[in-house]
Amino acid sequence: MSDPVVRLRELRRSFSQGGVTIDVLRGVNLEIRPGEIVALLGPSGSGKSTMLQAIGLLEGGFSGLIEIAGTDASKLSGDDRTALRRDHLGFVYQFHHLLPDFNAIENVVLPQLVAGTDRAVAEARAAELLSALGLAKRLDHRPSQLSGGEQQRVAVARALANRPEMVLADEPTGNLDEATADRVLEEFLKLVRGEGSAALIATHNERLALRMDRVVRLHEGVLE
Ligand SMILES: Nc1ncnc2c1ncn2[C@@H]1O[C@H](COP(=O)(O)OP(=O)(O)OP(=O)(O)O)[C@@H](O)[C@H]1O
Repeated sequence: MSDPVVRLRELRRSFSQGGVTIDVLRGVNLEIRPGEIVALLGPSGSGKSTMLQAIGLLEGGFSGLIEIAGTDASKLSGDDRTALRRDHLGFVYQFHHLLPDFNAIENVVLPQLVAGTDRAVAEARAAELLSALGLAKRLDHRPSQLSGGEQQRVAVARALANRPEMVLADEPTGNLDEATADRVLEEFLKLVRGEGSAALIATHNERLALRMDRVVRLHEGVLE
């Protein structure tokens, strides 16, 4: 078996609020294999976003092991963490966070330029991804000229642009109506599978979770 893309061992995180400490993650263990698509379920406030932030190396304050593509992130400096994130991870959020002044294709090209990809190669890759998501005729549209589902598709293309081994998605279809959410998730999963990326997708939707390879649940700070 190949090495996991993500390995968590005894991941812990507490927050202090008004003098009270809450232990949100109380020893989370998880391994995700290359290409595996995992649904992360759990009630509101159970710590799904906190867990994704840990794996995404976006926040500090965690204890335990966070290993990305075989590298122990806790041993890295800030710059090296940024490089590890950029080289291996892609992100999709509930709200797309697209750059409002750039059109669809530029939103997918820019992260590739940041990663050092040649512009012509980046443009071809962006056009291919957006076309696979049905947006071939929307390449020059700015986010404000796109529907909510189309905006989220651009965000999916952006997350995959640098060929991440792992996509982290936090309620990626949570702000869409049910029919659109189903369609966007379907396309997202198809594209992720086609690319061979792994994914960890936090969702409240049990029905959509059943379309993934494995379901894990956060309950009282641990995965079950
Ligand atoms: N920066 C913070 N400071 C204090 N408390 C926090 C912070 N971030 C998260 N929390 C608390 O940690 C708990 C878990 O939050 P988190 O957002 O991870 O849950 P979630 O499962 O993603 O919820 P939802 O499904 O509603 O998005 C909540 O009680 C929240 O209030």
